[in-house]
Parts: sequence; structure tokens; C-alpha cells
Amino acid sequence: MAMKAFSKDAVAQHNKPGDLWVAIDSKVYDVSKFAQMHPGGLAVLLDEEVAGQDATELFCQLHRMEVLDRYKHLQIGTIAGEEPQLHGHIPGTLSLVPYAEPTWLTRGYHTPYYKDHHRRFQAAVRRFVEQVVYKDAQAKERGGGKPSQEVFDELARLNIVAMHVGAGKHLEGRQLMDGIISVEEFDVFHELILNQEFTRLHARGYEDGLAGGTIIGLPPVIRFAEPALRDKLIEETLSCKKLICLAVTEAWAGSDVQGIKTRATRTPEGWIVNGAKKWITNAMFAHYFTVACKQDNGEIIVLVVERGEGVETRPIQTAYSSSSAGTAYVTFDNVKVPHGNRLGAGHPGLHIILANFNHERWVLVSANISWQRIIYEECFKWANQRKIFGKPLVSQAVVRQKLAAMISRFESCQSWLENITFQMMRMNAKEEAQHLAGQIAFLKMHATRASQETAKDAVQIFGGRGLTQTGMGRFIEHFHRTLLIDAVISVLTAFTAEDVLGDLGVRQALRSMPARARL
Ligand code: HEM
Repeated sequence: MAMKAFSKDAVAQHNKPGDLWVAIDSKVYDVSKFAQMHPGGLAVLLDEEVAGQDATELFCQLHRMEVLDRYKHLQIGTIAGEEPQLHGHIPGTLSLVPYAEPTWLTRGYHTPYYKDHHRRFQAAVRRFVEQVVYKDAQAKERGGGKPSQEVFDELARLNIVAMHVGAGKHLEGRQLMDGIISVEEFDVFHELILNQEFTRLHARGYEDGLAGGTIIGLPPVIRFAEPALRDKLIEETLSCKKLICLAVTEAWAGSDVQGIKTRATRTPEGWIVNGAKKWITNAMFAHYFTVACKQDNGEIIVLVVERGEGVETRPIQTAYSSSSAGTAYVTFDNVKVPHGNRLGAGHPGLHIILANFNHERWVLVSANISWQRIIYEECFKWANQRKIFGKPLVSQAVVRQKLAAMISRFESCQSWLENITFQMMRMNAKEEAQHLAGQIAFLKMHATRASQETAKDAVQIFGGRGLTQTGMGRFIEHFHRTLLIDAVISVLTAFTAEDVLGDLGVRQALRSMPARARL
């Protein structure tokens, strides 16, 4: 229905309590009743520059554009002869803000890596993330709780969790993203797109709650379980009917797998497991646990434990997640596990745990880099629209310097990441372990440090808003509060803490150092 068009003079008549209009970006809102409930108070709406006036400029200093969407029922008309000029991010679309998208998604640039099917895929994933998942993510990140089953059902229907686990036989016969790409086309760049697009949820804990446990808990099962167990768990977890998580870290052995104390005792009937695991992502909701244990002889083995008698999970409150990540302290008290649930008998347990490490770090670093870019976009927009002493923030050289530093950091990280991803596509597992463990470790160290710099700069640009969980700077607050998880996470805490990662890369380089090399 066409909206009524008002002259500016007509709007100006409605400028008192109980009869209060305001114009924002050519739209006229009747805030007579809403004014009493306005989170910013009644007085600001009665200000002579606001009541009955075009308050676009002031509004944009104080609200995100999405507020207007939420309150669109207040709109009663438009200003005659004017058209809307402003918009926030339009869900499902590419941003036109310079540097807000990687070059392959920016008009005028070329790419050696991405093909048309990657572009189709990216567009579909972005629509899905922003139009289907975002609302649930924001609600759960604030209020807590497991992601909704409707979201899990959609993830399963589109086979998103299956793709998140990576390429492999488990994808055979599946329709990917409503058939937008074929299984034959699917490669590690599609996975990279998935990792990068999901950060647009601005909900770090929720993101882990969706598939975090499966991405790290299922690969050891796929590679090392007996076929019957493997097929059952693939079916149940990739259909999102059940969840699995990886349970390695312990309170006293976060960094040192050899130091774990969870004990598996072999009996004629099966294994008996006793012990406790800490910081286990998704464990609150998980039906299965891929558990690193120590046998009585000290040997490390990996067992799939099903939730049941003797398994208890207690929530852990962390800075990086609301309860939607389902992070838990898990105790096993005389838990009976069938013999057949041992993974990779004959393979060293440590090898089973470490086999997926590079992939896992690459997943984390991909997301971290795209998150930096999204935070930069927030900062660039804010620096343009925020006025101080009548001038936009971006007119200050010091603010431009911070933006320049942010762009340099995430663009260099993205280029490095795409190079590594291309190598992953061409190398077999052995070559990957030999050549890429160091590269991925260095990139992770570099990117997580870069993101901390970006978080500090972003808070400086947003000021107090960057430390506030509502309003203009809420995504900055969330980034700043939660990003350190990327620096320490990846199953074995100190193995991936920044310095240790860098050290790992250098030690790997030392092994390849020609013995005769001299200055
Ligand atoms: C249709 C008109 C308006 C609606 C629906 C609206 C809605 C809101 C909402 C939902 C908030 C909470 C913060 C947030 O979610 O971003 C808020 C805060 C606020 N609003 Fe409005 N508002 C409107 C117009 C205005 C105007 C014209 C002004 C002009 C000064 C104003 C001043 C404020 C202030 C000062 C705050 C507090 C900001 C803060 O805590 O940083 N609002 N408004």
C-alpha cells in the first residue's frame, strides 16, 4: 500500500508529547506512544531539532539502521518529493564498502582460485547465514541455549555440516546447498567460504554451537572407526539428529596430551572409562564423545563414548560464549564402552588426535580473518557517520591510520590464507603435514595477533560504544570480548597458543634446513 506523503510543514505541526512525529531518511514516524518507551528517553525526542523535524543525522549517530526495520510499524508516511538515501547492510548481499569483501568478491579484481561455482556457492551461503540463521544466532547468543532445531534441520537439509567436515566419501550422494554445486565440484575453497561466511553471525559461541563439536569430533571417527560405527555416526551427526564432540583437554593437561589422566581399563566385556575433561565444546548437547584416554599401561587410545550411565556434563561459563556453545566439564564414572568403539586400533592414539590438527587450525584462522574484515567495515562506516565537533571521525589522520592498519592486516592474512588453501587442494595428506603444518601455524599466530590489534583499534574508534553490548558498537564489544578463543583453541591449548605455534613452525623449518647452509 502506498504511504501518504507529507510536507515538511505538516510534519512540523506534530512536535509535542502525545502528538509527536519525526522524519528519518525521508520516512515519517509517529512516535507519540513509542516516545514513553523509547530506550533513549522522551526528552531527546522532544528536542527542538528532533520533534517534528528531519532527525536523520542525529538518528544515525545513535542507532544502527536495523532499528528502523524493527520499528517499521511506526512509519505513517513519507516526506513529499524525497526518496530514502540510506541503508544498513542488506542481508544476503555483498557489501559495496571498499575492502569489506575479499578481492575475489570485489568488482574489478581477478582471481586465480575461485570459479563461477564458488561465486554461486558464496551467494547462497551468505543468504542462508544472514536470512535464515542470523536471528536465531543473535537471540541465543544473548539469551543462551542450544541453537534451534529448525536451524539444525536446515543445516542438515543443505548438507552444510557435512561440507564443514571437509571433502571425502561422506559427501557422496549428497545434494549440496540445494544442488547449487555438485559433489565433484566441492573443494577446499568451498569450505573456506563456509568458514568465512558464518562469521557474519556475530555470535562466536553460537557458531561453535552449530557444528563446532562435529567438525572436530567426527573426523577421527570417519578416518579410524570400524565401518559399522563410522556409518552410524556419520548418518546421525550429519543429519544433525545427534551431536558429537571431541573430549581431549583436561584441567591438568590442557596442553600436554601425554599428561591426561582419564583412564580406560580393558575388560572382557569392553572398556571401563573413568576421568574428567574440561573446556569441551558442545559437550552439553552432545550424544557422543570422541575421548582421549590412557590405558593402564600408559598407552593413549581414543574411544567413542555414548552419553549414558556415568556420563555427566556441567556447563562452563566462558568469556567467548553464551551457553549456546555448550562448553562443559565432562565426568566419566565407570562408563562402559564396547570394544568396537575404539578408534584405530594399531595406530598411536596421539596420531589419531593430531591427524586433524592442521585442518582444524585452518578452519579457525579462516574465520578469524574474515571476522577482522567485518569489524573493519563496522569501523569504516562508523568513522564516516560519526561526527565530532562537526566533522566526521575519519577526518582525523589518526583514525585513518588505524583503518589503514586494519586493512593491511586482514588483506595480507587473506592472501596468505588463499595461498595455503590452494596448496591444500593440490597436496596429499603426507605432503600437507610436511609442508603446511608450519605455514598454518605461522598464519594462525599472525592472524590472531592481528585480530587483537584490530580489536584494540576498533574500541578506540568506537569509544565506550565498543564496550557496550547493545547499540552502535555491539559487534565491536562482542569481537573484543570473544576473539581470544581463536588464539588458544584447537584441542590442545598450549600447542596452539600463539608463541608455541610460531615455535612449532620454526622447529619444522629447522628439520628441513640443509646441513651445509652457511652465510
Ligand atoms: C523512529 C524513531 C526512533 C526509534 C524507533 C528509536 C529506537 C531506539 C532504540 C531501539 C534504542 C536502543 C538502542 C539501540 O537498539 O540501538 C534507542 C536509543 C536511543 N535513541 Fe532512539 N529511536 C528513534 C529516534 C530517535 C531520535 C530521533 C533520537 C534523537 C536524539 C533518538 C535518541 C536516542 C538516544 C540518545 C538513545 C540512547 C543511545 C545510547 O544508549 O547510546 N532516538 N532508540
